[in-house]
Amino acid sequence: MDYTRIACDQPADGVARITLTRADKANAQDKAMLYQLDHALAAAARDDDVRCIVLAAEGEHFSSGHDLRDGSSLADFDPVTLWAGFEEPGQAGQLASEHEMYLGLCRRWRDLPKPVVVQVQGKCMAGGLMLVWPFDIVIASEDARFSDPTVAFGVNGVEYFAHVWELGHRKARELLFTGGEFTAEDCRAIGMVNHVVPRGELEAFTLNMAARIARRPLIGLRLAKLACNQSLDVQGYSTALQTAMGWQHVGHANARLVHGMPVDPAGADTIRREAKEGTRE
Ligand SMILES: C/C=C/C(=O)SCCNC(=O)CCNC(=O)[C@H](O)C(C)(C)COP(=O)(O)OP(=O)(O)OC[C@H]1O[C@@H](n2cnc3c(N)ncnc32)[C@H](O)[C@@H]1OP(=O)(O)O
Repeated sequence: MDYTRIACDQPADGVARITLTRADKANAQDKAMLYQLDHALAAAARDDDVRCIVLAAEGEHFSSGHDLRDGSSLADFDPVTLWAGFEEPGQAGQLASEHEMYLGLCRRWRDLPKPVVVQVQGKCMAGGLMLVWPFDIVIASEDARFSDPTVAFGVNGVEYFAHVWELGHRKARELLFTGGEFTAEDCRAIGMVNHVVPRGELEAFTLNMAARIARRPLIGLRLAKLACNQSLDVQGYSTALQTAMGWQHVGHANARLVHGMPVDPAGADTIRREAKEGTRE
């Protein structure tokens, strides 16, 4: 696969790094980016010399979420799930598409049999959280800002609805209801972020941790990751996310009925304005 949205390197022994390279679009995630990322993650998972993976992003912002101008067709990409019917009318096609490219990809990434460390700077908005929460360790720079403002679109939140698990239910409600931003330090204090470092130290700190992890035996890392994931699953993590995806599509279907499109069109302006103002009480 030719990579146009990501770059890959091996900055330390046993470490594969994947970097989002769409800084000119605030690393908005179009389908090309998602499937290139999936391809690179799968390659790193299969590479016997890799024991830890780093996900990074070039530019000012980690990711502004889904690309709101993506005109590409899912038919041009290889599905990772058995869902089909992406072009079906009504809500069916959109449900199939989003089950495939959001929930399906994120579940696959969460199950990667190697640790993934994510480094986050600047804005990490809505779909941006999809590139953080399925993974294992999060290092944020002091300027990182996390938000899910998508209630403005008339939906419950981003498709990978891990908010309650990641933030605790009170702070999850606050993030969703206000559409505001949580700082890196806010997120560290509630356990969503492992470490907060100055922007200039983000890359080195992340790499140092990844290299440290990569010196440990892969079988132990793999089993520890499985045990962590399954500890969440027995508490209902995966089922809760699946259920929330259903509510998300009630929101999309409602917007279709009310506005003739799958989201409230006023939402995009609200989100952009509030993000620039940095809304936070
Ligand atoms: C369930 C839904 C889930 C979702 O994820 S929906 C997406 C939610 N996210 C948004 O709505 C983000 C909207 N974008 C913004 O608020 C701002 O951007 C930022 C705060 C992220 C960055 O602001 P600044 O640093 O001033 O950059 P800039 O000039 O606004 O953006 C740079 C270029 O990036 C494009 N861009 C930014 N975000 C997106 C996006 N999400 N989808 C498509 N394009 C995006 C812009 O348009 C522009 O491009 P050009 O220079 O060609 O005008």
